[in-house]
Amino acid sequence: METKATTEPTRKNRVNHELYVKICGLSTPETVAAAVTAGANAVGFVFAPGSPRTVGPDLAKELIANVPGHIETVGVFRNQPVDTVLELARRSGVDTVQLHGDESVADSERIQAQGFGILRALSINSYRALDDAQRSRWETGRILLDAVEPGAGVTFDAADLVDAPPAGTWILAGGLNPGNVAHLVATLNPAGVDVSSGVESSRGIKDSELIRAFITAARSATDSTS
Ligand SMILES: O=C(O)c1ccccc1N[C@@H]1O[C@H](COP(=O)(O)O)[C@@H](O)[C@H]1O
Repeated sequence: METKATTEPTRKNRVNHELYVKICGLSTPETVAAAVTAGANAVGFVFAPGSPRTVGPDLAKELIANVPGHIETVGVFRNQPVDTVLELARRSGVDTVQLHGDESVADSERIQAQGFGILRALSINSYRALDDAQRSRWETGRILLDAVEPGAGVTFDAADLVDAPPAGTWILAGGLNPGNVAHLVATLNPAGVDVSSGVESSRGIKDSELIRAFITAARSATDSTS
């Protein structure tokens, strides 16, 4: 499948459900406000170290203070000890923990037991390598399918997901942008989409116009009235 297509969906292939849209890697009040006012369902803050988007829990807490309660706030983690994840999640006040590394089901259950939602991110390669038992375990919750290198703005070949999509609620990520999201939503029919690089003017710098354009384009592929 050509994942970089820019074709607009026709009415016929619009998705008939409300699409969940998450804008990730936010670090300024202006871009959080842009995501909120443009209709994002979730905003994400990267706590994984080593990213140009990494924020501390105090900044995230300040940003979250201006996010309306109906919008999900998500902390993004990758291969950090569970105690660290819990401390950062508590201090920042996020609703949900997005796990991007090799965290186990037991890790995930421990975090959930402390009252946080879980968004299990899997690279498309890890997802394809799961055995049936592992796949059904993760698919009981929400999963996010991503390219191999998270946050790098790279797409992946998703052709096999057209006929064999994940069984449960799944979110598409990896190289999405205002030019390709509508086509990919119409083709793959995920429950939601998540973007970081595709709404940046340069690496790590979010752009409010691109955030608005992304949300408008993503929603153009859905038609909850039909
Ligand atoms: O954004 C990051 O820097 C990041 C770091 C570590 C783990 C995940 C990260 N981001 C996640 O990557 C995907 C897709 O990003 P992109 O749109 O391809 O840049 C998204 O789920 C982010 O939450």
